[in-house]
Amino acid sequence: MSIALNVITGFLGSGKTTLLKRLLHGESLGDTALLINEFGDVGIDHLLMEEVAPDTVLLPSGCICCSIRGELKDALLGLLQRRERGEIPAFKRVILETTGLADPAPILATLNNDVQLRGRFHIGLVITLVDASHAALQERLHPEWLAQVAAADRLLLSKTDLVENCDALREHLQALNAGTPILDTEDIDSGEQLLLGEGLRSATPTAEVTRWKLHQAESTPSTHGAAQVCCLSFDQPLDWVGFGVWLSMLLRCHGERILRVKGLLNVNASSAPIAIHGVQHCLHAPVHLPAWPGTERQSRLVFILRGLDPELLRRSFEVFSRRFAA
Ligand SMILES: Nc1nc2c(ncn2[C@@H]2O[C@H](COP(=O)(O)OP(=O)(O)OP(=O)(O)O)[C@@H](O)[C@H]2O)c(=O)[nH]1
Repeated sequence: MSIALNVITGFLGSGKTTLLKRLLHGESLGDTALLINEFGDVGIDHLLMEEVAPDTVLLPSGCICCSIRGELKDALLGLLQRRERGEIPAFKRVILETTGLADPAPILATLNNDVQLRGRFHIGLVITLVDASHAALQERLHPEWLAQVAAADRLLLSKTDLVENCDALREHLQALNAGTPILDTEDIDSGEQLLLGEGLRSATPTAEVTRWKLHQAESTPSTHGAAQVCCLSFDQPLDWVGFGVWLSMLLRCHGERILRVKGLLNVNASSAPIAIHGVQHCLHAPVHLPAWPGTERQSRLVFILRGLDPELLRRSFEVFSRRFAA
């Protein structure tokens, strides 16, 4: 069975290691393999029970902790090999902590595009930490900040203790990446809270799509800092193949300017919708939902753009939808 790779990202010093370290004390990250870029940073030595292979330790919680010295691909395949040889316990998910300057898109693309990884691993959740005390500055100075926020399936606010009021920041994040749950790191005490339902490829994909709140998305484009948020909708059923061609071409031509897309599609004569989402050039595998989450049957897409005119996107979709309505 394919294993979910969940990515924890967030700008330098946003508190990723602090959060993981706290969670590693508990039991809730059992069944998890944790991949960390800089092993020493985590300071888990005092938690260390057993060294099971070079760069890999088994923690009291049952979590396997592994440093990445080489490529992500090698680390993931290495975990599988060690598991097969019985050197480490079976794990049902992987959590990867990225470096603070990482744009999550290439990591997700590695998983999607590599033939050896595809089928063995799939993209789970992208969890982005936002340092409440430095968010405004980081957003202004570092393009990675916006890429990380746009890619997020969960947003976690850290350092709220250093800020008097986070309401404006929460509002800004909600406007940028609508529907994404925003939690405070200090309220996260377990792996279950961190992963909150485990995303679109979990046993409850409809719950995840309901979190997207697509029905509430505004149809007029809006600007938030360097990002434009654009919502497209279509009443008639869409032709799935035609739509796939349109979206693939769009991402191929403008992927680096499409920081995120999420959508629920009414396709052909199907009685249930297809959920899609992607980050830049990387489109995750579409998921057929068992039923519509509500009474609406409209296809809806939300894009977070940077440097791409929402009007161009709208016109392109209109041309497509006239040609490819099922
Ligand atoms: N006041 C306060 N400090 C925090 C909080 N979370 C983390 N810190 C501090 O922020 C600093 C950076 O935290 P890390 O957990 O190392 O951050 P990181 O995201 O792992 O950092 P990089 O790996 O360098 O990107 C440390 O000194 C932490 O103690 C928080 O919620 N409140």
